[in-house]
This record gives sequence, C-alpha cells and structure tokens, in this order.
Amino acid sequence: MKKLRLALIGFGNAGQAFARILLEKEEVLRKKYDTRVVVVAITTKTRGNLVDAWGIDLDKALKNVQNSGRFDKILGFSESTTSQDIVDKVDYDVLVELTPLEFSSGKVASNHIRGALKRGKHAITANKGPVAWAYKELSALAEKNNCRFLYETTVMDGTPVFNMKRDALRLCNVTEITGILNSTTNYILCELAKGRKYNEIVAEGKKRGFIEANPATDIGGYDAAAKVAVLANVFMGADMTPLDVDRCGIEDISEDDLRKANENGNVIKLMCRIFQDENGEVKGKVAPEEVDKNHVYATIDGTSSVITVTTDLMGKLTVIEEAPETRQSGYGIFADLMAIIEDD
Ligand SMILES: NC(=O)C1=CN([C@@H]2O[C@H](COP(=O)(O)OP(=O)(O)OC[C@H]3O[C@@H](n4cnc5c(N)ncnc54)[C@H](OP(=O)(O)O)[C@@H]3O)[C@@H](O)[C@H]2O)C=CC1
Ligand SMILES: N[C@@H](CC=O)C(=O)O
Repeated sequence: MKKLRLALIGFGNAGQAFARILLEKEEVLRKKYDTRVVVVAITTKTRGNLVDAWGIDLDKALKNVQNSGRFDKILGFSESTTSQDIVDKVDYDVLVELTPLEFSSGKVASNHIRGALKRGKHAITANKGPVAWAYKELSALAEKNNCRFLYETTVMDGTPVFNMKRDALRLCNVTEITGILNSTTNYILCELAKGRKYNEIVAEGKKRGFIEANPATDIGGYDAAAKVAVLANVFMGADMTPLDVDRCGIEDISEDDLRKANENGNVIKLMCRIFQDENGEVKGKVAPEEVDKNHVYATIDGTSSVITVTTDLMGKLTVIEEAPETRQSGYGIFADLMAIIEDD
C-alpha cells in the first residue's frame, strides 16, 4: 500500500474541515486507491505544533483544538518549532498551506510553498497570497522539480474553477471574467437588506468560519482583490498582484443604499471584474455595483458565489456555488490531494 505523508501549515477552519474529510474518506482511499494518507505535521501560530513521523491521530488533534483550543502536550508536541522549520526539515510528500492571506506581500505562505517545491515536494494551498504574488515563479519551480503546485480552494472553495480550466476549457483563450467571489460581503449585504445588524452578522460569519481571521480583509474587498489577481494570473497570463487591483469594499454601503437600490429594482453586490483595456492589458476591479433583479447574479444569495468566464471557443460559461460552508473549503483541498493521488 502506498503511503502519502502530509504536513499541514495552519489548522483553522479550512484545515479542520480538510482533516474531517480525510478521516471520512480514509477507508475508500485505502480500498480504491491503495493509499494510506497520514498527517505527519500540523503547525499553528498559537495552539502549538505536532510532528509525528508515524502519523498524527487526527481525530484526537481535532478534539483537542475544539475542546481546549490547543493541542495536548502529547508525543510530538512542540511550542518552539517554526512552520518554516517544518517545511524545510520534516519528511513529508505534500505540503498543505492554510495560513491567513497576507494581502500586501503573500510572503510567509509563498516562502512555505517555495521551501516545499525546492525540496521536490508537492504543495497545495487555499491561501490566495502565493498565487496572487508568485504564481509564475512557483509554477515554474514545481515544473522544474517535477512536483505539483495546486490551489483549487483559492477561488470558490472546491468548485471546479481551475480544474474546469485545466480539464474542460482546453486551448480556450479567456478574454474576460466577472463574478461575485467573496462569501462574507455577499452574506453581509443580503442580511443587512433583511434588517439585521452589522456586528451580529459578522459574529455569525466568524462562528460559521467563512470570515477571514481579520474581517476587514473581506469587508474592505482585499480578499476579493486577491482572488481577482489569482484569476488574472492563472486564466489570462497576467502579472497582477492584489495591489494592482482597483479595489473598493462594502464598508460605506448603508441600509439606505440597499433600500434605494431595491426601490430601483436592483440589489447591491460586490462585483469582481477582470478584463482587457484598449491596449490589451489585463486589469482587475472590485467594487459594489447595482445589479438588476432579473439578472442571474441577483439570485446569488448568502455565502453563494458565481463566476462567468468569457472564452473564444466556449463563449460565456457561468458556474454557481450554492451556500458553501467550511466543508466545501475542506473539499477544495481534498480535490487537489486527489489529483496528486491519481497522478501517482
Ligand atoms: N474559511 C474559508 O471558508 C476559506 C478559507 N480560505 C483560505 O484558507 C486559508 C485558511 O483559512 P481559515 O482556515 O479559514 O483561517 P483560520 O484563521 O481559521 O486559520 C488559519 C490557521 O493558520 C495558522 N497560522 C497563522 N499564521 C501562521 C504562521 N505564520 N505559521 C503557521 N500557522 C499559522 C493559525 O494559527 P492559530 O490556530 O494559532 O490561529 C490557524 O491555525 C486562508 O488563506 C483563507 O483565505 C479559502 C477558501 C475558503
Ligand atoms: N473569507 C472568504 C473565504 C473564502 O475565500 C470569503 O468570504 O469568501
């Protein structure tokens, strides 16, 4: 039986959702894919780290974090080891990078991934930073060292966005992308329109796990801008960073704005746009816009997202992700892992 060793860098909402799926699919992975997946390292910022070459008891690690907010000081526990030490020194086959987005540099996560790829290890990330800041460098490094760099979860969780491009849009040139790509702001706008209070909505989103560690990352349009840069780089060959995106968040949208839009037969959505200007240069924009209630985008409620890709061969293709929670984020990471397992 093949053994695939994972190192998880970050064990928050996405990491825990992924760990639950690993436990759930353990048997089918053994029976159908002849593969035993073991997690040999988990690192966090404040909860301690676990390293165990024989495989960490994931069920126990999940219960620890849920019950006490920390890992127990069991075999393999370390407070002092850094994530980069683990990236550079531990024996693993796949690095799974799940730390929060650093909008202005993507540096820490990019260093984690660079470290893994340099050692010829596969890397999976849900963090937009490395793809928004270093896509070309990291994909070239992966190719040179004969390993995979996968990032399905960075846009619309486990919805096949990058897999769709890879598998179903072969040789299509993408000329434009639009979408509603941030769950948090979409949820806030929908709930505000129902008359709920801002703080109460944010507290609920935090509890359900779809709001970023720092809620301003979502509300200010930073998360959406990072997704725009990721899509521009991967789908349209751009060299865009999140700082290049023309960005405006929803912090200035009032209940009054929502009511007026409603009276005009519209709803307000945080729209993401990637397009070519008159010189053929790829541009990105994130801003609240009024959308006609009869448009399909007006039906994208709550945490749901939508993307429309315009191509030369397939025309316009629209994909909707309905009401995701953190399980769908866990699935995006798992889908990338399955691509690696099926490649072997
Ligand atoms: N949640 C979601 O719905 C989705 C999230 N994503 C992306 O996935 C990533 C993870 O999200 P999520 O799990 O929600 O975030 P969380 O804030 O819940 O978890 C982040 C984890 O990373 C750890 N961490 C922070 N900094 C470091 C560091 N320097 N080294 C090692 N570990 C570190 C944190 O430690 P500690 O536990 O001590 O705080 C925590 O365990 C983000 O980039 C996010 O944008 C993508 C799609 C959906
Ligand atoms: N905070 C993000 C989570 C996924 O990237 C969002 O609200 O969309």
